Amino acid sequence: MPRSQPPLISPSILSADFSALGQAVKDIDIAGADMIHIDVMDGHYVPNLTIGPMVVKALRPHTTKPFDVHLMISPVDTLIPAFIEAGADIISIHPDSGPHLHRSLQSIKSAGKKAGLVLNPGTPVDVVDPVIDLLDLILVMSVNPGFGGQSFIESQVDKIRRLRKKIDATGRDIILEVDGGVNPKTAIDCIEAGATALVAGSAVFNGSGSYAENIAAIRDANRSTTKVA
Ligand SMILES: O=C(CO)[C@@H](O)[C@H](O)COP(=O)(O)O
Ligand SMILES: [Fe+2]
Repeated sequence: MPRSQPPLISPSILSADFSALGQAVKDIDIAGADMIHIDVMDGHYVPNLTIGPMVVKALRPHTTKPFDVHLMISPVDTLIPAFIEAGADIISIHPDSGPHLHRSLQSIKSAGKKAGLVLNPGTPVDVVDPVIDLLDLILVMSVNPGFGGQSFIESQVDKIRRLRKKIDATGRDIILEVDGGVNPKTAIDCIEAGATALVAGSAVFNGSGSYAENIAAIRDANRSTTKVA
């Protein structure tokens, strides 16, 4: 069942022009982004190296939209405070990126920030159970983490559905976000399965329309009007 509210759209700046990231953040803000997705990779947890807290801090004055920071770094604990200090609003971590998941999430919450847990395509849904009371967001990876521009892994749609049920059972408004290969076509299944936020890098920055049109096409994706050919 599609939900009554449209999903939040969180463009990933991994697909932006890295020589002009500040301008990219301003542009997607004006184009209607609800959040700014920042992919932090360490060349260790994932085979790619991107940006650190200094860049996040430099981008902070360019928008008032929430920074949705996806940490693909291990060990994660020692760097969480630096991203909080840099201006992150939501910090999402992978369950296998540190020795004590509950403690890591507590450190985010105790700083007054929103905490997210990321499930890779190979991560079972039950990983959320022992920590769901600490979660403001659950992020379903619909590609293996590390790179933008990969193809959406369809088997993750069932995982979104199963997480939707778990979230509904809590009675809390936990954001259910999907990340990887999201475009106006794949967004339809995500929305129908119960996603409430969608990350999109390539589809926003390299899509056929303006940033505003590309964001709107994902947000408004539905089976009757979106071209799926
Ligand atoms: O976390 C990641 C990749 O590890 C993502 O946030 C990607 O950056 C999304 O890019 P597209 O798949 O939308 O191009
Ligand atoms: Fe991401």
